[in-house]
Amino acid sequence: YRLYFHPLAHIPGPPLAKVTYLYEWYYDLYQSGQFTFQLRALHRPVIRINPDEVHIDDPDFFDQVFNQTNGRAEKPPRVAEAFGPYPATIGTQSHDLHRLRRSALNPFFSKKSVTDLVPVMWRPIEILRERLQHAAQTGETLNMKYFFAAVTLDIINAYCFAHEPHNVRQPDFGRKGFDDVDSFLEISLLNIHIPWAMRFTYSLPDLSRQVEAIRNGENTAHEKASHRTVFHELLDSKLPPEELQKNRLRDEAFSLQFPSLAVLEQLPYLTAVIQEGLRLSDPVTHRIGRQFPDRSFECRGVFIPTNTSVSMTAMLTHLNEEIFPEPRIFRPERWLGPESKRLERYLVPFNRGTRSCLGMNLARAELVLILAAVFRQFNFDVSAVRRDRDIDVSRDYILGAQARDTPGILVTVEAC
Ligand code: HEM
Repeated sequence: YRLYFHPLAHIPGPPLAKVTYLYEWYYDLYQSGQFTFQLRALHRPVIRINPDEVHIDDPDFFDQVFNQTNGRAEKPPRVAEAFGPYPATIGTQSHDLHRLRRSALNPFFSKKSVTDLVPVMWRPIEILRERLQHAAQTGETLNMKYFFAAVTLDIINAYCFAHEPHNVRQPDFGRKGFDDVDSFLEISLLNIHIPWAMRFTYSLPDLSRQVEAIRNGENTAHEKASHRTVFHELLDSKLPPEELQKNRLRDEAFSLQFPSLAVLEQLPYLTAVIQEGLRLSDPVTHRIGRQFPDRSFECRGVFIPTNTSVSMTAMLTHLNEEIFPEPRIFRPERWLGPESKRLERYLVPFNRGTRSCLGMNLARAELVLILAAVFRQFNFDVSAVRRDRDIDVSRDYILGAQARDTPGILVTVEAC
């Protein structure tokens, strides 16, 4: 049936992939996060990658698929379920429920809210600068993997819970917590392929405690904070009671923890470095899928019926040789020439449309502020860093992972 009579039977693809998920499982589970790289090797613009899903590798189609005018945009159940049994906004399948949840969060992450947040962001960044000064004097080796993770986590914790900077003060930048997230990511593909396995492994007790401390009135830090805090305001909001349920808010908190502003944002070379960094580092390596109940598509002459699970992969667009010649080379100058406006259409690390990244303004502001604070005053000796092992993504665990034997990004520092 799947090969000859299924509504997607006319779409080309490896025969094994058309009839069974084993093809995808082999690359993702047996070969450990390699399916995305296999999609690149297959080099086909429209392809059926499992019995129920069509993948598109055509950079010009990105806007069309994730366009706001496509009507309802649902998250395919397989993907939504991977985010756990009490889904945060990111794991919400239904279009309408997603809209409700997203509209409660949007005001906290607008450009204006993020600009107001700059003083909060500066506090952990200042502590990092002091750490760099100290390392320049002592010759201490720093692990930049945890350095950057610490500052972004401290910023979001200040914003969500009015917490004081914590990780940037730890000698190892709170490494254990980030290694735990890495271990969680290693099993993320298992959660997509075998969602019921998630129910046995899933627990985020610390975040539950933090949300409940606000609800019970034990955490009143926001009264002293000079900025708004996300969870104090959400709990006071008009969201229906089921949306304020303990486990749902805990998961919302987990999804937010990931990693003068106006003047810095105008600096062309700094902006170009950030654009090129986002293109090459590709934090989200996994394909992003949608189902559109209200419309069908046609891509390169191939008809894709309504409600099909359609996915695209930003990394394949970012490594497309026709758009970004010599795509593996870090070349900020690409973003400075007359072509740069056209190229921006193809820079999609945060995705596009109604379900694109909520934290995009915050992430960009953090990148600008941290790079400006760190790289203007210090030189980094990166001779111990191996790009293929420590920087380049070689496994896709929804987020990109580096080689298994990477020690992180070990550098020494000297003041300029
Ligand atoms: C460089 C940093 C970041 C990148 C590349 C990134 C990328 C993405 C991408 C590609 C999506 C879309 C997923 C989809 O379409 O299904 C997404 C969603 C999301 N991101 Fe980010 N993100 C970054 C930083 C952040 C930060 C700092 C936050 C913290 C607030 C954040 C919060 C979210 C949330 C809550 C969603 C779900 C949005 C929704 O489903 O409506 N992200 N992110």
